[in-house]
Amino acid sequence: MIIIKNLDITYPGKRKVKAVDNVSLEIKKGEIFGIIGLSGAGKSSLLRAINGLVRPTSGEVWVDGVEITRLSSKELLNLRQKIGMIFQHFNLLDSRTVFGNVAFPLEIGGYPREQIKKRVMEVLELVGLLDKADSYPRELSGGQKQRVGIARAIAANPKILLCDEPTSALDPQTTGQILKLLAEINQKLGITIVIITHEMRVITEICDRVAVMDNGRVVEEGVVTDVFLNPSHPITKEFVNTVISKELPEEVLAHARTRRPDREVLLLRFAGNTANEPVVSRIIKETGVELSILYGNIGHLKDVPYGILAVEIFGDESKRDKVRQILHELSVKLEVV
Ligand SMILES: Nc1ncnc2c1ncn2[C@@H]1O[C@H](COP(=O)(O)OP(=O)(O)OP(=O)(O)O)[C@@H](O)[C@H]1O
Repeated sequence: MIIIKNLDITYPGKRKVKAVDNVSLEIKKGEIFGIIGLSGAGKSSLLRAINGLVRPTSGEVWVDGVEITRLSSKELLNLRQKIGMIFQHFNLLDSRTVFGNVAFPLEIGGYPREQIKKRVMEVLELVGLLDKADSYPRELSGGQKQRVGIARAIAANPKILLCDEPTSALDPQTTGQILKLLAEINQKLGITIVIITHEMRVITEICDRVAVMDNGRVVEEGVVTDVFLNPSHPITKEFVNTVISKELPEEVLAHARTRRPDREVLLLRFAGNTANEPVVSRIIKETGVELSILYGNIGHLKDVPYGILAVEIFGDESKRDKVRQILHELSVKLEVV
């Protein structure tokens, strides 16, 4: 659906900035593709190259079989009918009602009046805002404004929806609702969605695949769980840590430092289905060690459980060896703290 080949974007000026540095990506039809990175990583520049809002310095961008960097301005305008976009700060027209905002791209596209009315009502229903058709943006909450933004972006039946930090200005609860709406739109309408963000939650809750950007480059890319369960680049590791810290609290570390010959503190790392296994009860039953849980932090990456558990086990050396063996069988990664 979208193919990006060896893309470079350098902004001219006294101090040239290479915002995108040799990026190649392939985004498949119907998927939700996330691009995550810190501020300044080059995400917006890359996203805007997909609808021609930013012209690359070199490289190619193919959308639905068309190489867009070669299109004339007029051809680009036509292409943008196929590509909707939503923004962090919604970018609504204050002087127009909700209806007027959503109708805007259809008016520009030259649709007949009756068809515009029908379509606007359809998409307002889809985003749950039928009752706000006559309200003005200033009368809406942030979440409602973003719903209008989404309705406007999908009004002309685009094949692709580009999302520029769509939840950064929203509270956590509203973020969840907007992400759910985007996932619904992707499912119901089959629209390919590309989202840029610095929030892990956006990626783990709705994206199928992810690219991690740092300093203009894509440093890791793949299926969300593959990338985040086995992060290799420091930036990716940092993002994973924002969901589930791999660090143990100081009091647990201090406790582990007070060594005794008959016990040890183990740090178990869970990823995937092992987190659902009755690990602790199996250890106690099969080895006869006494076990106390010192700390636990289990979360989810997409729907895969992931996390750490610090336990203290009391028992002789042979029993503790048996514990290690069981954990090995269950593919639980282990560290002695
Ligand atoms: N129009 C421009 N002119 C000059 N430099 C720019 C322009 N737009 C972006 N840059 C620079 O390019 C680099 C990448 O910016 P970009 O906005 O693409 O990154 P980002 O990851 O989206 O960051 P943010 O979330 O802060 O917008 C930054 O150093 C930025 O200052």
